[in-house]
Amino acid sequence: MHQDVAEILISEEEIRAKVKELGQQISRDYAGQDLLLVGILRGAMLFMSDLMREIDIPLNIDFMVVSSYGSGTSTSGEVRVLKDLDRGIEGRNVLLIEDIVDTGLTLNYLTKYLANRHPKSLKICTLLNKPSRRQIEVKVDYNGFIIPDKFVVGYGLDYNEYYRNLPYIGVLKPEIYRE
Ligand SMILES: O=P(O)(O)OC[C@H]1O[C@H](OP(=O)(O)OP(=O)(O)O)[C@H](O)[C@@H]1O
Ligand code: HPA
Ligand SMILES: [Mg+2]
Repeated sequence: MHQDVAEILISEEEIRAKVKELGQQISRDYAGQDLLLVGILRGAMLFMSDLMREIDIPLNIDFMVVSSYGSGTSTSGEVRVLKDLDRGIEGRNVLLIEDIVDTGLTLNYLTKYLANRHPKSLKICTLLNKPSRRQIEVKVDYNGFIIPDKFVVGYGLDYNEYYRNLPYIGVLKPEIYRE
């Protein structure tokens, strides 16, 4: 275990099993339909790449780069779109792939932002969900794990841009961040 991590909240094996289950569920739900996965970078990169390999129906992918946390452990409250989609989504079934829904500000902003482009459907798949921290309601359609109000890192999630490469979800030791 990394020295800055207090505890492993979700192991590699648990992540793998859950990603497989979500992939099967999505494959069933979208069978015979058009599907566009939209990965919300940077956090969702590992989840997206593992999840898409567990989906066995035809699909397209696209990415957005969005940032609101900067270098700390609390949201700036301002969602910045650093990279938008490359293609239009009008009439398409769009599934947003996120690593975590925390305050809900990012996904609340993004669903409004993308709904303007008139997709046929717009749903949300997140690996992690911290409902106790919600500031604004977000309807999550596919949910991996409900987690407690702790700042987590690994499997794509960062603190100050580090720890994204840890293969598990860990709770960062509070002495690493002082806020
Ligand atoms: O529900 P919220 O409180 O809005 O938090 C969730 C968002 O925050 C993180 O992104 P961040 O802004 O840290 O960018 P990153 O993906 O590059 O780490 C995370 O990847 C989600 O996109
Ligand atoms: O717990 C978290 N860890 C890392 N990034 C985050 N962005 C929102 N919540 C978190
Ligand atoms: Mg971040």
